[in-house]
Parts: sequence; structure tokens; C-alpha cells
Amino acid sequence: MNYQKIYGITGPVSTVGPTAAENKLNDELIQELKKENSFETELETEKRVNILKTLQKLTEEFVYRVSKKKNMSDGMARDSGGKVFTFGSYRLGVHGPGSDIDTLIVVPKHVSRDDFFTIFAELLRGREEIEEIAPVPDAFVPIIKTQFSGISIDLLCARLDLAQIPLSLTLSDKNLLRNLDEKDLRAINGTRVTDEILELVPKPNVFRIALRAVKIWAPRRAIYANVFGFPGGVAWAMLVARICQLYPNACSAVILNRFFKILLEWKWPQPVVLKPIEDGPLQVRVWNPKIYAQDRSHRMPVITPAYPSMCATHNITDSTKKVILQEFERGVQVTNDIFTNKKTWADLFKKHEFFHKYKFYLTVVASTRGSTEQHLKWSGFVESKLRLLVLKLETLAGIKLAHPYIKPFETTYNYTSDEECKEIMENHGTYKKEDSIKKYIKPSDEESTSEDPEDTKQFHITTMYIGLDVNVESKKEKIDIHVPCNEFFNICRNFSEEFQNSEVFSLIIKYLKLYDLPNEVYDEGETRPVKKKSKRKKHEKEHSNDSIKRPKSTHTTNDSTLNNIPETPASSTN
Ligand SMILES: Nc1ncnc2c1ncn2[C@@H]1O[C@H](COP(=O)(O)OP(=O)(O)OP(=O)(O)O)[C@@H](O)[C@H]1O
Ligand SMILES: [Mg+2]
Ligand SMILES: [Mg+2]
Repeated sequence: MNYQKIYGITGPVSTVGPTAAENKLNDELIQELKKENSFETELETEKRVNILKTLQKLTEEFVYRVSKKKNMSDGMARDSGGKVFTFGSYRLGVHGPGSDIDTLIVVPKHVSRDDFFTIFAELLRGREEIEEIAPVPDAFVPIIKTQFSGISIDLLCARLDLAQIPLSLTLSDKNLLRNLDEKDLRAINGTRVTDEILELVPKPNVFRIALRAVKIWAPRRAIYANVFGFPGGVAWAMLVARICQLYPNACSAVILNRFFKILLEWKWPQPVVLKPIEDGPLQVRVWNPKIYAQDRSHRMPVITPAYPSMCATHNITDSTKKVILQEFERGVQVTNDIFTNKKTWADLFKKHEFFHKYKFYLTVVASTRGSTEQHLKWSGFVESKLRLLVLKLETLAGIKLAHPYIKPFETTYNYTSDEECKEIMENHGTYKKEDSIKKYIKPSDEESTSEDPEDTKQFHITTMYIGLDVNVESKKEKIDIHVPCNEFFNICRNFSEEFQNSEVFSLIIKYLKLYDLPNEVYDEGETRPVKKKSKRKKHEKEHSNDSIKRPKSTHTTNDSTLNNIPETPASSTN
């Protein structure tokens, strides 16, 4: 008897296969994905395979060398093995020409993480294909980032409690997780999750094409970014996988239409799971809303299948949930129209209107008078906390939606005196004033031909945007965002002693109207939103009767007031 395997925790919704018309739409989808440069060439694929072969050899050599150092015999040292796994888009088979290869190097217990950052890094440096190597041993997930024959590689390392790592090893057995430290557990998790996802979908190729489409659609609609409260790559993959389980014989075009329909109608916060959540051998938390209040607070939970199951959408807020649902609704409409030949797949992938649709925006500006490295640390930290500001804003009575944008904007200025720096700080980030400080902008690396003069210092600025949908009925009431902003400032400042140095690190929240958004947020050739009455010209001179108050100073204080949002724009410095 040939029963069809049931994928997932329920039976399928429908087991019918595609019609001729659906197959045609599916071919058109693939054509559109090709136009979008979703696929790489065979030659490029071959290059990746060869890189992985080389990495496997290097891994074996690495384990061998460490084993010999521990006085093992030649035979034992060789038998210690070592194996390269992959995860991320490459493992799922949805990578494009610009994707990296996410790799995990699994080593036996006598090889340490320290060895990875010394001996393995040394072996890498010895290869002529290596162009860059950046080890980050102190990261939450320690990593070596490198460029190998022009392809970015992320390398993680995990040490298992085994004497040997044979090539036949798979990571599916949860007992392999015994006696691992937290960093090893985190490193191994990515591979275990992607492996399981592929096991749990009925037709991996149907899943891949649908996921490729979602990976174009979601960033285009500005809803792909785990840090800012949207689903990230793993969550989108699991959402597509669940729809594939429900329609095991459908083609990718149909999966996409059902994806939008089912997820729009989903009884959130009912979780999306790909298989029953398992218990396991470790003293670690497994997602369980019956036990943990934090898990009950997840608004659109999407749960990873590999033990220990976690929620991949922990960061979603009420606002981002609303935005995601709006996009699902649009997805239903557009795909319905595609199925009745009124629209095409290109319509689905049209760019978002984030910088056109809100009357009011907050800009969160993290800046550093110092090195690029210092700024990366500071801006990265502020970025990782931005969703906390969103959470605080959306609880205010007058704010219907606090919608974070998924990509921070970066600029670096060269300056020579405090006055110049102050001028930059005061004028950066608004359409009206940005021209006045263009002279300070640092040319990008390719453009700059010479080194900066010695007395030139750098001012790095990262700007994040939050669109505000303000309740018009409460127009007469003041919306005071003083408290959430101050709390946000404190979170960022007080994280470390280093960040308290306001001479170096600064954080400003500015309040902008739509028409005063700076040019950086629009693509080249994109039409700026214009007021109906007065068309502004790019070279417009500064007006003295600015509707936007200037930041109080470049130095930071804890004084932030953004009162009366609908009526009185203001800016705020910290
Ligand atoms: N900052 C991070 N912290 C922890 N894990 C991360 C981080 N960035 C990425 N990862 C892990 O690495 C995986 C792959 O991330 P990556 O950024 O390479 O995206 P991807 O899905 O592979 O897409 P792409 O094709 O752009 O490479 C993620 O799914 C996640 O598990
Ligand atoms: Mg990747
Ligand atoms: Mg990566």
C-alpha cells in the first residue's frame, strides 16, 4: 500500500496537483525570478562546490594538526576526522549570485574553539584564494568571516563530545547536543534547523522556488529584518515550508497564493510549527507558552523544528504585525489578480511606499566621532535596541502604528574642527538643510584617491527611520514621546561605560515631516513626495523660520521632548 506521507502536525488542506494554467503561471514566476537575478550560473555553483571541497580538506588538516599536537599517533590523528556542514540560503538551495556560504566546521572534543581561531585561521591565511579574513571570537556566535575566491564565507565552529567526526556524521541526533557549551549549541543550531526544514517539506524544489519569490518580495516590501521586528530568513523559510506541507502537490505559484491567504487568516498567536515540539536531553528552554510568559507574548510565533525549539519571530511587535498582515493582504490581492491574468509577478515584487506614506517620521541617529570600528559597535547596538523604542511608542494612546524601516542609512563626514562637526550634526538628515553640508561628505572608498589629511577626523552617522501613524481624532491631545525616548536613550547609554562617553557617541531622535525626509531615503530617479502647493527645489536656501527646531547641541543630554506630534515638530538630542 502506498500511503502518502503526512508532513506537519495536521493533514493537508488539498492534495491536488497543478492545472495546465497553474503550470504556465509557475513558468512565468521562474522567468521573473531569473530577471530578478535570483539564480546563479552553473559555473558559479561549481565554484561554490569547489570552495566547500577545499574547506573540507582544510578542516581535516586542521583536526589532524591539533591531534598531532596532542601527541596522537598518525593514524589516530587522521581518524579524528572533521566535517564541514552548511546552513543558511546555500544549504536551503535558495542562494543567489551575491549570497555568502554559511558553513559550520564540526570538530572532535580534543579540538578547541581557540584552536579554530589560531590554527584553522592560520591554515586559511596560507591559502592564496583568501582575500580577506576577519575573525570575531568574542561574538555571541563566534565566527570567522572571509572572502574565498571572491565569495563571502561565514565560518562557525562547533566541538562535539565525540573522539572522532567521520564524514558520515549527521547532526540530526539530539543526543549530540550533550555536554556542549552555549556557543557550540548556537553554532550547531543553524544547520540542524535548515536540515530539518528540508526534511519536512514534501517537494523541496517547489519549496525553493516559492521561497526564492518570498526572499525577493519581503525585502522589496520592507518586511524582511529580524532585528527590526520582522521575520528573518529562517522564519520566512519556515512559513513557506508550512504552506508546502498543507498543499503537498501544488506548484510554487499556487503555494505563493495560499501562503498569503493562509497566513492572513491565521489565528495568530497560534504558532506555526512544522512538527510536534520535542523534549530533549538538555536543561534548556524549549518554546512553551503554557510555562513561559515571554512565549505567551509572541504575536506571530514561528517555531524552529529542531530541538531545542525556539521562536524565530520573537521580535515582532504589534506595529510590525499589522504591517506584515497588510502585506499579506496585498499579496492575496496581487496573486489573485495574477491568477486571473490581470497582473504579473513583477507587480508582486514592486517596491514599498514606506517613505511616501506617513505624514510623520522619527529618525533615530546614532553617530560616532571616532573610528569605523567604534561606530560599528555603537550603531549596531542602537540598531539591536530600536525595536524596544517601537514597543514603547506603540503603547502611546495617540500612536496607531510605529513602523520601523528595515535598513539603516550610513554616511561618513570628514571634519577638522568642533564647529564643523556641530554644523554637520545640526544639518544632517533633513531635506532642507542637507545641501549645506555636502562639502563634508567623505567620498566612498572607490572614489577617494588619496589618504585623508592628518588633521581630518571622521564623523560616522547611522540613521534609522520609524514611520508614525498618528491618531487624527486625538489631534487636540498632545502625544508626548518624551518618556519612551528617554527610556530608549538610557537603555543605549547605560549598556556600557564606553557608550557613556558623549564626546564620542551620540544619539539623537529627530521628528520629521514627510516632505522633509532627506534624499538618502529615495532611490536615484525616484520621485520625492511633493506638497501640492509649493514645489521645493533641491537648491532651496535655508529658511530662518524652520518648522523643525534644530538639535540643541552636539553634546548629549538626557533632555528629550517631542511633544504635540501632529502640531509642533521638534527635534531632540541626547
Ligand atoms: N547576526 C547574527 N546572529 C546570529 N545568527 C545569525 C546572524 N546573522 C545570520 N545568522 C544566521 O546565519 C544564517 C544565514 O544568514 P545569512 O545572513 O547568510 O542569510 P541567508 O539566509 O543565508 O541569505 P543570503 O543569501 O543573503 O546569505 C541565518 O539564518 C542565521 O541563522
Ligand atoms: Mg547566507
Ligand atoms: Mg551569512
